[in-house]
Amino acid sequence: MVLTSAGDLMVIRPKRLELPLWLVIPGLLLRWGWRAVWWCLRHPVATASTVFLLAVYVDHGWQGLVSLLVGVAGVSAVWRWRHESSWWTWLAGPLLGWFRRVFVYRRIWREAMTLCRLAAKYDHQTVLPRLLSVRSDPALDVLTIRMVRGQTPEDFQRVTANLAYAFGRRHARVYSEHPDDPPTRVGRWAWLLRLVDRVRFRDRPSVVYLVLVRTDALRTTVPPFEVPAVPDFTALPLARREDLTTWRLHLLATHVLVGGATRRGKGSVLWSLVRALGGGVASGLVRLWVIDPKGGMEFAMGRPMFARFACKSFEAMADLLDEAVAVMRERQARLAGAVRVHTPSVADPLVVVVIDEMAALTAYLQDAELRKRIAGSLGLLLSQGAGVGVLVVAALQDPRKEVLPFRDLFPTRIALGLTEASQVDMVLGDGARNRGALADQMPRWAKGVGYVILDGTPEPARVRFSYISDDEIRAMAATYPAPVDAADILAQVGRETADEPARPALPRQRSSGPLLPDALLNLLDPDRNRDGGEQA
Ligand SMILES: Nc1ncnc2c1ncn2[C@@H]1O[C@H](COP(=O)(O)OP(=O)(O)OP(=O)(O)O)[C@@H](O)[C@H]1O
Repeated sequence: MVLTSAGDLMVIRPKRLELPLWLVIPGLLLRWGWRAVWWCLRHPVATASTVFLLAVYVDHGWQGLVSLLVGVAGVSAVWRWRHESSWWTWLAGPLLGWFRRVFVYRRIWREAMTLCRLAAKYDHQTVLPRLLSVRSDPALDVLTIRMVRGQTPEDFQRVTANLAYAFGRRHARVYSEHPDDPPTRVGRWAWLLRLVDRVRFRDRPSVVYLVLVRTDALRTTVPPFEVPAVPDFTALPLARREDLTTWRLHLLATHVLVGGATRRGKGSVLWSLVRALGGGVASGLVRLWVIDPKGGMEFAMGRPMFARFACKSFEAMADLLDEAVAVMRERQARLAGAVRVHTPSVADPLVVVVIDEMAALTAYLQDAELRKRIAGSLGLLLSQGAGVGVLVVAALQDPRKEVLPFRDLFPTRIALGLTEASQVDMVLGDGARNRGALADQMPRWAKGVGYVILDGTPEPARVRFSYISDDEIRAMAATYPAPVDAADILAQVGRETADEPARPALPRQRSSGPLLPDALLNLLDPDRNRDGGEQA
């Protein structure tokens, strides 16, 4: 130990142990060798590929390597041409993911985690979340991250935007569970693939998934989807998702609320829905009852598709809603005891009441009597209509409770661009903005882009609705008009209701005594026990 004096300070430096050179060099070689072996064990695919390429080079020289590469590229091109989705899943996705993990994310991982406040201190050491794997597809990178002990997915969700920008992206989302559903397996090897899926999609509470949007698939306008001849009410194609798949709306037995500031594309959501229902409108499986308080500006063009249409008089709009309630009541009386959820058929079609700018009916209407009447019918439809196939799909700009008192009665919500951060949670539900639905930060180009909550996951997904041009609407109205008797659904209201079933009388016991406690009865009637009191 060496002691030196620096002014008043005493500096104590331990004496350094000096090893001879003949011991240092083999020691270093041993250490590096062990590290190389450990790396090979941890990366068996990369090791095996390198060994294989070396073997080809040793046996066949450069020509062998080039022929091999050309062969692999050819097979890959044919694979992509014949079946692009499996090519992405099994070849391009893992390769690109590996490449981006090594050359993009690992390079700046420590810096990004520290600056996004996700690094923790333990035992005088910095502990970082661990990047386990990266999977890429044409649009997204999905990073699987092991959290530091003591962290929760909310810690990551709070800094979602910071993470996106830290990795040079505009959009990111954090999922606490695997962001994809396990695929449906069919065929001979389905049992084996299902077993593999059970491992791949197992619940991993110590892991979060960070999805970074590499190529924003929603930047370009989405063309209209094919109109299904028979609409599947549990999966209506309305929008494109960030991973280029189609977002499908589950409409059966639900009401839908679309919130969005002015000129953000609420019309495209409603028209995408009308289009998806087109086949059903023409075949009589669906009846569209449309209310357009803007005097027909939005919907008049599609008039032939609508069984009922009210756009000028608020009286007529209130009548339309009252009639929807009458249809609902008739169905309730007829179906009670037979089924619990109505199944649409041509005889008993699905009635979809589409309301553009709902606030005009619930808040801005000056006639207080009429407003009350409308509120009464809407409340009834929203609380009881879904199960009997009378659904409400409504759009509005301002989601405050004063404007729309029955906001909570809409099970399905869609948020397009909004003006204030607080409105996001009002439309999508508490905490949605924290979980990544930044609907108040939508850029100007993002018309028809919105956030939806997917079935089964609390995290919102970003989608862009198809854009239906005026020409497209005219063509649709000509191709899928409602049947001539479409407005006649109310004729059904006179149908007989089921008879009351005969019930056996319940054997009733004679009342054995008063229902109030004795102490209270005595207080009320002090003479109570005087003559007929307890028998000895
Ligand atoms: N899905 C979309 N894709 C591309 N552009 C769109 C989309 N939806 C709307 N737009 C564009 O945005 C403009 C406004 O759309 P739209 O009228 O549907 O908005 P809105 O929210 O219904 O407006 P308002 O509040 O006036 O009812 C349209 O003229 C159209 O050019």
